[in-house]
Amino acid sequence: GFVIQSVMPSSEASANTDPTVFHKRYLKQVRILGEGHFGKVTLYLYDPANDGKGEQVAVKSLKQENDKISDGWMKEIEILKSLYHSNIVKYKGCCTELGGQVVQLIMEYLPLGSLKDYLPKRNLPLSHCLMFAQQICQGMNYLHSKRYVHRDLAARNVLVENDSLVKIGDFGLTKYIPEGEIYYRVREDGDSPVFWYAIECLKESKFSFSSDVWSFGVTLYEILTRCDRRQSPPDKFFEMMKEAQGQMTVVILIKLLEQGLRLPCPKDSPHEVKILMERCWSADPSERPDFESLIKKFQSLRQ
Ligand SMILES: C=Cc1cc(F)c(CN2CC[C@](CC#N)(n3cc(C(N)=O)c(NC(=O)OC)n3)[C@H](F)C2)cc1O
Repeated sequence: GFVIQSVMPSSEASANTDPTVFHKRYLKQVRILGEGHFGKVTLYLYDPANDGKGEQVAVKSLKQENDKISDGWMKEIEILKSLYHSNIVKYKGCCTELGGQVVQLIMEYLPLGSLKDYLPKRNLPLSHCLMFAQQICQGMNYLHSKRYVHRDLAARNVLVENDSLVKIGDFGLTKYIPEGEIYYRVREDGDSPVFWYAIECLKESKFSFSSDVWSFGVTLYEILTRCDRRQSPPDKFFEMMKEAQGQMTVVILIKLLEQGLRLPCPKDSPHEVKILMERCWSADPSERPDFESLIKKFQSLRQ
């Protein structure tokens, strides 16, 4: 009798069924969404049918390869791939080139952009802002539950899905904190977001779950000022520093933070919110709330 060989699907066939495999030839560039130190995020149309009705995706790629970055780069892809939460941007897949030497990260595209793009255009009431703040805490609480420190929480990295849903959208500086450890020490790179950094990050480059809470406090300040550029953290600190001395340096920023200087809570904010924000900026990291307790606080404030 005949022996029927089972026909193995070709790699092409299996790739087609794997929705996380994106082929370079079907990615059509639309426009650049953002530039970072090491790379950029670009809007593409993924259009395998070539009928212009494909799916819009956000693609993160590195400017140039070198092994230090590409090691961290593969870590960032693995981190996003492992996160499943309604307040965290969705991983969609990867696009590989040159036999896997170049990998691009494919994410869902949120056309409303970040809170920095969105809030100034809408005059949202305080209750709406507190709902967004609570959702950021929910995403961050989930991230911390997996022992990741974000290290770059800011309004520019929070995306708007719709009028009632925001998501943490970028994990470019996220690091894993091993069990039993508290801090992640880094060699600082060029453009660190110093006005979102806790004192211990500025002084000793010590990043922790508590330093993310400090950055959340600055993000809450941004939300309450509706991301008004004239009141942005850099501009506000420069304004407050002008009285103090001429040029601004990290050393002067540290001095002023150690003397208790903090961003001013917008005047129309409830006293409870002012207290919460200032606790996020406690000089002692152990006095800062965790995201679990911040979620509960916002729930009670929004009743
Ligand atoms: C290589 C490193 C690197 C490169 C970068 F460009 C940035 C900065 N970049 C982050 C991603 C960004 C903001 C967020 N969150 N964004 C994502 C979407 C989306 N998924 O839809 C989106 N949408 C949008 O703008 O719609 C109108 N913006 C925006 F691109 C800035 C950070 C980096 O670490």
